[in-house]
Amino acid sequence: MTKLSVNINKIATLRNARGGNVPNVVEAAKRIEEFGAQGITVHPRPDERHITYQDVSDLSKVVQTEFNIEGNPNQKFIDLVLENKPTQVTLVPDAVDVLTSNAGWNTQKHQAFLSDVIRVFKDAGIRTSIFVDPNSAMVESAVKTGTDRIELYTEAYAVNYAKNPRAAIAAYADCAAIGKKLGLGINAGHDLSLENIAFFKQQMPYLDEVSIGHALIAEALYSGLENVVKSYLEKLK
Ligand SMILES: CC(=O)[C@@H](O)[C@H](O)COP(=O)(O)O
Ligand SMILES: NCC(=O)COP(=O)(O)O
Repeated sequence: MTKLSVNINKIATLRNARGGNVPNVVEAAKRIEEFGAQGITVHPRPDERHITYQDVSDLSKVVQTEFNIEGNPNQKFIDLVLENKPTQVTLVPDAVDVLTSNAGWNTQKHQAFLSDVIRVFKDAGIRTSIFVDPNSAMVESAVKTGTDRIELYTEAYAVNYAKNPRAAIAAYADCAAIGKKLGLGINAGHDLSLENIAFFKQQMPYLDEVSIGHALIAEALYSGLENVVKSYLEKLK
């Protein structure tokens, strides 16, 4: 079975547009869990443009399923994760000013650094995952860091799926098989959507978890609009 971890960054983006607490990310996380999702993902960024450090603390007290915190492991992030003890930490090599995550780790170049950070988290009982491009050499070196899992960065799959789904999935299926053989758990995420997720799942030989946010929250708006517009019209009769 592949677990669905819902990334709620975009709910915080909407909240932050007005200040205040609408929509409430804690309430949203509770409902997402009630609806059956097996995890909640957040990616607090240094500028706190969506999920804040306070959100992470609030969520860590209420999330009943798997809580996954993503981010670039600077000291502030490491402290945040250790204080909140999520089920999983996903290490992502984002520059401070990126619009969104745009690359996986070079697990050869940063092997010593990743090994040190992973040891700190594993000593605290937190499962680790490293965000990597679908590149077999990067997967093979990821194992040497001691990480429990990798998260395959799926933007390239999402972009190429429309043109040629089989070509788009090939490197991901290969990397999942290599990672599994080497003892890694396999996660995936970024730009997965209702349009491309079924083929991804069918074609991946192993897939422990997907984390999905941007498309899922947009799709939730489309799915919910009919109900809400009708509710307003009813009140305005
Ligand atoms: C790690 C990753 O793949 C990202 O998709 C991320 O978690 C999304 O971050 P933003 O919501 O800031 O774009
Ligand atoms: N790790 C990927 C994630 O959490 C969600 O990415 P996206 O669906 O917002 O692109």
